[in-house]
Amino acid sequence: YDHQLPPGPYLWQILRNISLFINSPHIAFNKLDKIYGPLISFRIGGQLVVVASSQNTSKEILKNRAFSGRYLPSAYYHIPGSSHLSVVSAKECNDTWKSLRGIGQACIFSSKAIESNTQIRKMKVTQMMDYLKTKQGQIVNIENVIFATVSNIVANVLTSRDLFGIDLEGIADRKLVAFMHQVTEKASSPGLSDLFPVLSKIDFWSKRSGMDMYRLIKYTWGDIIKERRASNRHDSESEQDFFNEFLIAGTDSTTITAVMLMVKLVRNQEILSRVREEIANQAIDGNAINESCLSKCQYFQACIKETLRLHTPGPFGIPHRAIETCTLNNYKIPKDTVVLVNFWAIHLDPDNWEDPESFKPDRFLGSKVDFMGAHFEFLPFSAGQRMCPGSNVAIKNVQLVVAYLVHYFNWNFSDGFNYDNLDKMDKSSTTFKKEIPLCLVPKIREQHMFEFNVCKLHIKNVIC
Ligand code: HEM
Repeated sequence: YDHQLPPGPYLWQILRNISLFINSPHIAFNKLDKIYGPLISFRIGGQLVVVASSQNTSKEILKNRAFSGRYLPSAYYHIPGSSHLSVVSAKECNDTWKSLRGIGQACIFSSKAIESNTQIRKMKVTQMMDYLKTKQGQIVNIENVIFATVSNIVANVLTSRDLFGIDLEGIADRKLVAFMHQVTEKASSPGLSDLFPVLSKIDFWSKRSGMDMYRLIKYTWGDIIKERRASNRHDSESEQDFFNEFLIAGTDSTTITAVMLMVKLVRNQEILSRVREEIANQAIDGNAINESCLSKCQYFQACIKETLRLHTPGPFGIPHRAIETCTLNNYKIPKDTVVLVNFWAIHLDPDNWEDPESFKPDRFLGSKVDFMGAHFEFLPFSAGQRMCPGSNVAIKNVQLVVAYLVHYFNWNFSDGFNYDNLDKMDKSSTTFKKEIPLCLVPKIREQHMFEFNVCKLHIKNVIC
């Protein structure tokens, strides 16, 4: 079909700029779009890849069932159980995938499940506040605190237990974080058979890598899974094995969003004051904040959306695959083509957004554009059948954690901290990470001194 494929670079053109493709593929592909247009194709070894980078092409892809397959490096499929116990890696949207998503919907993603987990979020945010209260005037790696808090929220929803200490300082905590990153890293590194599918039988590297991941997962989650099986709290085997998948899919991306929002707020006092004022106006008696009052904070919601637009945690989401040969914009796309959508480029496209590089939450005020997959110029959670099922959970967590951080504390940079590159993002496997961690010095805001100091327990009641 080659003459019917979308245009694109030769392999040598990619190799010439290989470091850009490895370190910042979203930027590299965006440069190619300027030459070849919003739909490009190229081959790496024997694997055909198509990349879309406009609102219209992404719509054609994400709404088409033919592109709803999943592509992950073959190492992932060598993990025992990955073919029938995983939502993320399911190669097609078949009955097993549907029933796994259904279980996820019932225990964590639906509005009812989110509502029933309100107490867990409240408890974990209270613990975060208790910890920060003891750290006044000291440098805190706020990224670690947010990561531990959102991980523990998801972990408690699924297993009724914490995974991390609040500051990630313990040796076991650091090991666990390293394991989680190792698994994501391995799950996104292509092996021989990914580049040359005919060599799958002799791709021992992918097999070994799959088994390594399996051992890592068993080592990391083994006790937790055993505990859950023993407790019989959840009786389905697949439900139990969802745990690590949801945790890996949900915690990094939620943390990055909350941290980037904090970066935007602490660096922009005007926006921060507006957010604080709005939260205080909605708060009960000007003090107590809860989720229902936060959902009325339109400007704060707009700040979250603007953060997701500018700092989409997954610039390409998770790769899709053509499950059959089909037509796309008059091109013929063969079965098993890897299909990527460059969400990052779409979010910065001047045809979609005025002054796209600037952080301007007001652009979302009075606008109908949201992240539920109906507006193809804004796709932080993607759209269509494979759209992220965790969007509402993620938003609830980001909103709650950041609201408490800014409502109760002032945040200063430590002396000598170089924050010029603070919103610089680094590419790490499937999600962006910040290049330097966000370290800040908390100080309880004067208007809340009383709640914290005079009555130690009062803060627990304030978080209602
Ligand atoms: C700000 C936070 C988050 C962002 C930006 C995000 C974004 C995404 C994106 C772009 C995809 C790929 C969609 C596609 O293939 O078209 C995805 C998939 C997925 N996400 Fe999220 N996500 C977030 C949080 C979460 C959370 C909190 C959970 C679970 C607790 C979660 C669970 C999943 C799962 C299970 C999938 C795979 C869906 C499937 O293949 O059918 N995500 N997410």
